[in-house]
Amino acid sequence: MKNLSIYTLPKGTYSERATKKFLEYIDGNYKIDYCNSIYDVFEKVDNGGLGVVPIENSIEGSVSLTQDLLLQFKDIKILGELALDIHHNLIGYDKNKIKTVISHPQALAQCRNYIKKHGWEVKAVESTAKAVKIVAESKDETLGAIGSKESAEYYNLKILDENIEDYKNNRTRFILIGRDVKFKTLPKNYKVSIVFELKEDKPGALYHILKEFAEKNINLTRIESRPSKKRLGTYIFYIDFEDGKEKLEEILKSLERHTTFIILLGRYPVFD
Ligand SMILES: O=C(O)C(=O)C[C@]1(C(=O)O)C=C[C@@H](O)C=C1
Repeated sequence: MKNLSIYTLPKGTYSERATKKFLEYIDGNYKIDYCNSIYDVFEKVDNGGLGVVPIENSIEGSVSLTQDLLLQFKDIKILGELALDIHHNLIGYDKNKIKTVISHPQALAQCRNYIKKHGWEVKAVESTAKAVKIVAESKDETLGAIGSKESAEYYNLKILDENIEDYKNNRTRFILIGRDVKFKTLPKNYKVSIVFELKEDKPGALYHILKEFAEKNINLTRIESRPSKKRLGTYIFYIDFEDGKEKLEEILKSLERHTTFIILLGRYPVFD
C-alpha cells in the first residue's frame, strides 16, 4: 500500500514530536514529510495528505499564523488535537561564550526572562530545529539555540541548560489538519472550532452570540478576536467549544442570525 504524507515542521521540532504522537492514533501508513514553515505545511496539505501545526501555547497564547491560515485555506479542516508539555533547552558549545540566542519566536518568548537575565541578543527563525541547525553549521561558539532534546541530538550539539522556560506549566496545543482521517481509537472528548464576523458593530453584538452558548449550556474553551484585515478596528472571532448533546447544525443556525459569515473549522477528537 502507498504511503501517504503527514507534513510538519523540521526534524527535531516540537511539532515533529506531536506528529509522532498523532501517528499512534491514526489508521493507515503515513510517512512524515518535513516543511520549513507553518505556511508550507498548509500549502502541501491543500494538495492532499495530513499536517500537524502548533495552534496555542499556555504562556504566549495563539499562534496567529495558524489561525489566519485556517481561514485562508477553506478546504483544510481541523481533524484532531493534542497538547504537549514543552521544556526548552539551551543548545550550543559553551554557555559562557554565548552572545546571541536563536530560536522560533514562540520559544524565544517562552524563555524571555531567562534570556534577559543573561543579557543575550536574540534572533528569530522559522523553527527551533532550524535555530539548532544554524548553530551547528556555523560552529560559532558565540551562538546558542533554544530547542528540543531531539534537535540537540540530531545536530550533535551539547545541551548547556535544561528547562529554561519561564513558567513551569508550559504547554502547546497542536492540531492535525487535512480533509479526512481515520483513527484507530477515539477519545471521549470532542471539540468544535468556528470563526465568524459579527453582523453589526453595536452594543451587545457579541453578547448575543455568548447568550446562545449560555442558554444551551455549552462550555466555551477559547474565545479570541483577530483583525478582520478589512479595516482598522474590525474583528473576526474564533470560538472553541466542547461538543455535547446539542446538534451542531442547530448551534450554527442560532449563530447565523448575528453573523455576516460563520465557518466551521472542525469538529474533532481531543487526545491526551
Ligand atoms: O519550532 C518548533 O519546534 C515548533 O514546533 C513550533 C513551536 C510553536 O510555534 O509554538 C511549537 C512549540 C513551542 O511552543 C515552540 C515552537
